[in-house]
Formats: sequence, structure tokens, C-alpha cells
Amino acid sequence: MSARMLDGRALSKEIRAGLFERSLRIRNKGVVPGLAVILVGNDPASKVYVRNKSKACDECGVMSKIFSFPGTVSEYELMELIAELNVSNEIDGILVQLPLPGHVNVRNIIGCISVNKDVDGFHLYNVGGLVVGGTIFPPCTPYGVQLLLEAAKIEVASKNVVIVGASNIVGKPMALMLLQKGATVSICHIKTRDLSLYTRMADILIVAAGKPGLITADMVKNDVVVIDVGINKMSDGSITGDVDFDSVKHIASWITPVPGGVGPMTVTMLIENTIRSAELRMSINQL
Ligand SMILES: NC(=O)C1=CN([C@@H]2O[C@H](COP(=O)(O)OP(=O)(O)OC[C@H]3O[C@@H](n4cnc5c(N)ncnc54)[C@H](OP(=O)(O)O)[C@@H]3O)[C@@H](O)[C@H]2O)C=CC1
Ligand SMILES: Nc1nc(=O)c2c([nH]1)NC[C@@H]1CN(c3ccc(C(=O)N[C@@H](CCC(=O)O)C(=O)O)cc3)C=[N+]21
Ligand SMILES: [Mg+2]
Repeated sequence: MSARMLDGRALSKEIRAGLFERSLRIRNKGVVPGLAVILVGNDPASKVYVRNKSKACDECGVMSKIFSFPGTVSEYELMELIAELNVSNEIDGILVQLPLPGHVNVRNIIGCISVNKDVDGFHLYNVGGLVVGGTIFPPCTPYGVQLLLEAAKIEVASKNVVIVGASNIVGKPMALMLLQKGATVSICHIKTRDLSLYTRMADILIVAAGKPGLITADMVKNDVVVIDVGINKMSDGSITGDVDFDSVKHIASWITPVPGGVGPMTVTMLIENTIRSAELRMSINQL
């Protein structure tokens, strides 16, 4: 037996058709949804993301602007740009690509983004919203994973969900979201003593470590649902996840491919958040 695919590309295509309609409706009233992306240095996963975002924005009728800086840019220069974007009438969403170079304090930078334009959902205010169970801007990757599970009618309530990776952008918000949905959640990270003890317990295993081949067939139980968030650029230029797909697919009941799984969903949810932000701007203009 081979696992069924959680096809993020196909689901994204459906969702994006609806997003195009939503953006058309507000553009007809004179509001063009706009996204600003700030890219510093040259992280390979960020480059993939940026490329796919501009394509998807075009597809959905969202205006996008990319601001690229060398890795030597100062915190001050970034803050200055964010301050401008915060008050710009053309911008509904501001996204600062992570990671940032070591000399730039991520918290300071994210803290400058207007809460109403924080389409990544990384500002402390929006993170707090997620903790207490609801936010206007759910973080894109966990939100996309949740929709993939829902589309396949995979119930999360009462399930053992194990998340490998505890970052602020994937692991932690993912855990909060599924906890809210009634899952029993474990979060593993680099200091976890026996990773496979946890992964073998998982009904749903979500992997976001950035380590190709981290999860092998011997580490999962029969019929597990596997969500591979990892985006690793290999030396031959190809992209691979954190899960040994070819062996794990024989044991899992569902699995996401990489590429074509979580990645396209992240992009789609970013566009959704941007359009929702523009819809809010429009309704405020009409007051
Ligand atoms: N598909 C998509 O849409 C997206 C994909 N990504 C990709 O997902 C991956 C993770 O991204 P991100 O969360 O930003 O990464 P980070 O590097 O910020 O976090 C990785 C997490 O995994 C943990 N970890 C690393 N190695 C191991 C290991 N061997 N065993 C257990 N835990 C481990 C780290 O622990 P510690 O912190 O303690 O070191 C950390 O908690 C990357 O490949 C990234 O490119 C990211 C965002 C969106
Ligand atoms: N502030 C911030 N928010 C992020 O959400 C964020 C970030 N910084 N920094 C980088 C990581 C990485 N990330 C990806 C999203 C989509 C794809 C994606 O589109 N993947 C396609 C790749 C297809 C291809 O082009 O080959 C897929 O998996 O099918 C990749 C990577 C978001 N991240
Ligand atoms: Mg993917």
C-alpha cells in the first residue's frame, strides 16, 4: 500500500480561484490589494518563497513589491522602510523574510510592522491572539497545513499530533492552532532526547526542522499522516523535504509531497491574509 497524497498544489489552485474573485470585487471598488516583501541577503528557501509569491500575486490580482537589501543593511534602514510602508495607501500586507542576518534583531523589526498589515501573523499582538484562540492573521504555513488536513477530512480532535521543530514561524504556531482544535500536541526540537519515541506515537506527524532525511520509515507507525514542511535546496538544485518520502510513503496513510505540498499552501494563505487586509481597509474607507 502507498499513502494518499495531500496535494497542496491542487488545493491551492482551487482556493486561488476564489481569491481572484475576492480581489476583483474590491478592485472594482477602487482598492487594489498590495503586498510588500522585504528580502535581506540570500537565504535559499526565502528565494524560492519570493519567486512563488510574486507569481501567485499576479494570478490573484494582488500588486506585489519586493524590496531587496544586501546582508549588510542596518536595522535602522529596515525600520525606516517599514515605517513608510505602514502608512502607505497602496500596501495592505508587509512581510519581512526570515531569517535575517545576525546583526539585525528580528523582534525589533517585526515589532515595527503595523498590526493591521502583519500578514505573516508574527507581531507579538497577533501571536497573542493565536495563543488565546483567534487572530485576524493566522500564520501562513500552519494555516495552510490546517486547510490541507480539513480538505482531506482528517480529524485532529483527540489525535496525537507530534511536531518536529519549535520555531516561531512554523512549529510553535502550528502547535497552538492544533491544540485549539482539540489535538494532544507534543513539540520536539534539537534537545529532545529520543526523537523517535515521540514520532512513533504520532497519529499526525508534522516536520519542520530543515534537515533532509530526518524522518525515516522506522520512526513512524502504520497509517500515520505525515506533513513535511521542510524546504531544503540540494546541491543539484532540486528541493526536498525533511522526510524520507520514498520509504515513509509505504507506511503512512497520507503524506505531503515536497515540492507540491505545504509550500504552495503557505503562498496561498499569504495572499488570503493580504486580501482580507485589503477588504478591511475598504470597509474602513466606507465608514
Ligand atoms: N513549506 C513552507 O511553506 C515552509 C517551509 N519552511 C521550511 O521548514 C523548515 C523549518 O523552518 P523554520 O521553522 O523556519 O526553521 P528553524 O531553523 O527556525 O527551526 C527549526 C526547528 O527544528 C529544530 N531541529 C533542527 N534539527 C533538529 C533535529 N535533528 N531534531 C529535532 N529538531 C530539530 C530546531 O531546534 P533548535 O531551535 O533547538 O535548534 C528548531 O526548533 C526549513 O526547511 C524551512 O525552509 C519554513 C517556512 C515555510
Ligand atoms: N517571514 C517569513 N515568512 C515565511 O513564511 C517564510 C519566510 N519568512 N522565510 C522563508 C520560509 C520558507 N517559506 C516557503 C514558502 C513557500 C515555498 C514554496 O512555494 N514551495 C514550493 C516550491 C516549488 C518550487 O518552486 O520548486 C513547494 O514546496 O511546492 C517555499 C518556502 C516561507 N518562509
Ligand atoms: Mg511543500
